[in-house]
Amino acid sequence: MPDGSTAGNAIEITGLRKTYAASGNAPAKQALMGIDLAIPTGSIFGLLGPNGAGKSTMINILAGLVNKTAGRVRIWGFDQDVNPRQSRAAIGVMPQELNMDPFFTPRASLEVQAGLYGVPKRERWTDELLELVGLTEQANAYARNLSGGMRRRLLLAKALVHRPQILVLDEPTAGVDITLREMLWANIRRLNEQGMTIILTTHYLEEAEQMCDEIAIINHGELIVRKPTRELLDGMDGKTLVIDAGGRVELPALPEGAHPEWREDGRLAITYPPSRIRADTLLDALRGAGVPILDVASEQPDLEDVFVELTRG
Ligand SMILES: Nc1ncnc2c1ncn2[C@@H]1O[C@H](COP(=O)(O)OP(=O)(O)OP(=O)(O)O)[C@@H](O)[C@H]1O
Repeated sequence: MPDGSTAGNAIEITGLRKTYAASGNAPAKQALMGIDLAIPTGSIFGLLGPNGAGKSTMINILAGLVNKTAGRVRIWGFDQDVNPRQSRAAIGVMPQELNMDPFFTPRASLEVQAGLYGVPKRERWTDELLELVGLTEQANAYARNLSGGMRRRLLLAKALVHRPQILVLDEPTAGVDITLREMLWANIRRLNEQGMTIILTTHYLEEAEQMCDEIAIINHGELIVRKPTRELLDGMDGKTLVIDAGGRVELPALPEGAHPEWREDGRLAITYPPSRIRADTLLDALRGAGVPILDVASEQPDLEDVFVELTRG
């Protein structure tokens, strides 16, 4: 297997731009405005952004489904424009939409897909794939009789027929129940442990936080941050002390930068920057003013907070 990956990156994107041409009344739309991004081999990489940020455009360019306007894309070391065949072979994409031919069985779908990718019969792994995504029993059922969850698992299997080094998942768990979601995540983790680089978009920030080693956030077609997930969370200089004072009481003046707020459950939440204010300074100020402290909890910012902070406006 030729390994064209360079400098430990499964994907290297430089100066990527996409402008959708005007059509009818709709003006031209700049969906990507010059993105530079390298995705390390072996990572689970989260691509996040609000609706319309340009995530699908980027994924579709990687998949070879949308033509870029400018820039360079290297997949597994192969320049998309110079070696389109090799770069396409290195990547598998699980799309968002569930369109599929209603008269194909899962087995037939996988065989057709393998044919499209030119996978010789002896190298196909249809049965293993069906097993992997839990569709062995439905292998010969018509697709129209499959549930939404089963269709989604079939799409995952289809993305894997040519054993790509890189797997791209566009909202893989949107609208699926918790059991299926966990099964999909378990599959994805297993593939990653076997060496596959995973890129995913998701609206479930909690999942991105749990699953992804690194995260990039795009907004209005621009990359606004790209960091290891841990660093992204640690970089938020905001913590919250949640205090049960036995009910609402008068509060003393607190150090500048600390923001007290009464929650609906009657507890006091004080948000503060830990780089400048220590928790015990806050507690001393409260105690000194006779505020009872029946219970204290500390809350860390989560990815949701980071996301809101970075994409505001
Ligand atoms: N085929 C198209 N023609 C014209 N404009 C398009 C086309 N596809 C997407 N756009 C526009 O490009 C911008 C980026 O869209 P894109 O689908 O890439 O965003 P997204 O981040 O994937 O959003 P979502 O989370 O809603 O899927 C949007 O303003 C969208 O309206």
